[in-house]
Amino acid sequence: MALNITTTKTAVTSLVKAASLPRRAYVTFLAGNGDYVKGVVGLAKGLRKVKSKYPLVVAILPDVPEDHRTILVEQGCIVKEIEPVYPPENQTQFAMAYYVINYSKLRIWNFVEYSKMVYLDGDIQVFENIDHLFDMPNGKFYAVMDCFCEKTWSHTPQYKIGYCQQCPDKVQWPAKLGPKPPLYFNAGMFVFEPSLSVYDELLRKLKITPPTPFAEQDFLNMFFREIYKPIPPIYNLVLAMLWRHPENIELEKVKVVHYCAAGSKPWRFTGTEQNMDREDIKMLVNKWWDIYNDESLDYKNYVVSGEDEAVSWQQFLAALSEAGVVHHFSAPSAA
Ligand SMILES: O=c1ccn([C@@H]2O[C@H](COP(=O)(O)OP(=O)(O)O)[C@@H](O)[C@H]2O)c(=O)[nH]1
Ligand SMILES: OC[C@H]1O[C@H](O[C@@H]2[C@@H](O)[C@H](O)[C@@H](O)[C@H](O)[C@@H]2O)[C@H](O)[C@@H](O)[C@H]1O
Ligand SMILES: [Mn+2]
Repeated sequence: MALNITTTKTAVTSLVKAASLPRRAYVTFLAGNGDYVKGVVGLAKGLRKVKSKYPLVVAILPDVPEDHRTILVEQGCIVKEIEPVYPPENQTQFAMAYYVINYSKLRIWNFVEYSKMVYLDGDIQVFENIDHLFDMPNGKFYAVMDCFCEKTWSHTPQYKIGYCQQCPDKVQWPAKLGPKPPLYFNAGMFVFEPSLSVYDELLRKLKITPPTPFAEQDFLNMFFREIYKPIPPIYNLVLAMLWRHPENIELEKVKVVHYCAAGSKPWRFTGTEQNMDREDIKMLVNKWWDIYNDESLDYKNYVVSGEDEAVSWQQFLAALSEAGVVHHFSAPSAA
């Protein structure tokens, strides 16, 4: 049987890659039949553009329509349907009414076929490769600190006294309010290790935890408080930081942008809401559209560039024998 060397090499390349890489993946969450699917397509294309080594898993609720699922598969995503997770019955006023569906994000701890995952909201874009985040030490929960200065925080004591963890010395936390709030992360991006025991503990604790305005974000902050480790804001630029704490941001160094400010979702951007007429916001929205509209980044058009194909002859032979292909190749000629 004449081995078609090119086809075999490509097949073996993926064998070697699959065999040699620990099971890692990016994961996002998609609910509903609305336009967030555009956010996820943009994210899939952005990760491709920065040549990420790892796939994008999309955890979808049952209400995601078939045509949206097809779009995601055609963009090279691994689509996994999950069941919704609801918080206990509550009278809570969520900061945004739809936040109640975000508790379903907790299902990703059940994805134990992966050893480590980076969660990214569907309204996030990755503009520079962040694969190195997977190599951070295990046993911690890595995420970027949030900001308390937007109106969405007006229900909190920190907002009422003008305290924010982004500038803890500007307004001191008064002793009469008790201990300073622990560091609090934005749950739009985090590095975690799927685990059945943690998953069971999350769902068990959720059942006895009264919901709060920031829904699963508050809950995750409570749950992972002991092992939370802040990482720099370049890994999750919460847009409000640009007008609330510009001194903490060097925009040219930002690798990940989170379009979470009111009116900033690129796929429905009108530029009419507060702060949406800023030059930096318009530039970041255009950067998102440049990727979304770039057909060369569509999975069907994407050609893995040469150097990515490089697999050493030894790896090639080892993978062939691992794949059970008996071979009698002479060593390649030096020429
Ligand atoms: O109708 C919706 C609302 C939210 N989401 C998902 O839930 C995440 C969290 O919601 P959102 O990003 O709107 O919250 P924000 O970060 O803006 O507070 C989104 O990024 C999506 O991945 C979704 O798929 N459909
Ligand atoms: O369900 C609660 C959500 O809470 C967070 O969004 C908030 C938070 O970032 C605030 O600090 C901002 O002021 C606000 O605009 C923004 O929407 C997460 O991004 C999102 O993934 C999700 O967990
Ligand atoms: Mn978001």
